[in-house]
Amino acid sequence: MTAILKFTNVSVARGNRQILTDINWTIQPQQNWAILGLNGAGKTTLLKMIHGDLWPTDGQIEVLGNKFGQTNIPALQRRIGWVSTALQEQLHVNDNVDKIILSGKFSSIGLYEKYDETDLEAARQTLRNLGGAKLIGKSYSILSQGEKQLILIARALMAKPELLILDEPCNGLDLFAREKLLNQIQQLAQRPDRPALLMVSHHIEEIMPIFNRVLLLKQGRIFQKGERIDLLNRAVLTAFYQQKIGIEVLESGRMAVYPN
Ligand SMILES: Nc1ncnc2c1ncn2[C@@H]1O[C@H](COP(=O)(O)OP(=O)(O)OP(=O)(O)O)[C@@H](O)[C@H]1O
Repeated sequence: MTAILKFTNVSVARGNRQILTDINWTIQPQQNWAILGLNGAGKTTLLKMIHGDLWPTDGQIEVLGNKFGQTNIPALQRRIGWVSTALQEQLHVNDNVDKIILSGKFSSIGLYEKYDETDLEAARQTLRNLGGAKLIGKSYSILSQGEKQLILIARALMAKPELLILDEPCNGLDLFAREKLLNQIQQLAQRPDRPALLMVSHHIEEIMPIFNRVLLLKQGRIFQKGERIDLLNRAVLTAFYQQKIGIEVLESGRMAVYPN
């Protein structure tokens, strides 16, 4: 089976600054990855490369079977969903959510393409499938942060992506909104037509068991990568953060983590 993503000896430098060094990483189908790293570790740079927005200084990148340098990047980008709070600022916020979700089908910010009622109904159904039926027809501008994130996920799903990047999806959410969104992501991960998920988070407690692989990024290098169970433990995280970490495994399989 074709790998979702393959990085071979990938490095990025800007001026004399080495941002990422020697990244070797493969995402296989059926894997969902979480990336953890402190501020400035290089997570955003890594995501931008996956999306073809940024080119490596060294190494090879292959995404969804396409080798960078031999592929049409805009066509590839249509196969990758991207959810981030940065995207929220680019949307036409006075549109209603049905239209914003539909714009994802065309990988555009506004609705410039022709669409009809069937298209709009498909957008609404995508939102219903995510548990957001009560948001249908509302203006995006009045939604809470958690509701906006759900709309962005629905929007990304409209293009039926094979890879969905969730860049700090719980950013700015209160405890309850966060749990609701995580639950919706969990349900998405259990659907047969689901995309591979790649989530960046600063919070280990957000890494649900559906994220069966973890990449620990530190100062532009992979500190460790592999099975969630092998990495999210006291010994590895204490070495990663260079700070004593206490961990409690919750019934859900998620973890509560605190400095110890
Ligand atoms: N174009 C650039 N020129 C020089 N330095 C850059 C450039 N882009 C990023 N950097 C630096 O590279 C490092 C990694 O940045 P990046 O945004 O990838 O980190 P991050 O892990 O996403 O951080 P955060 O969690 O704070 O968002 C940072 O120190 C940043 O200042």
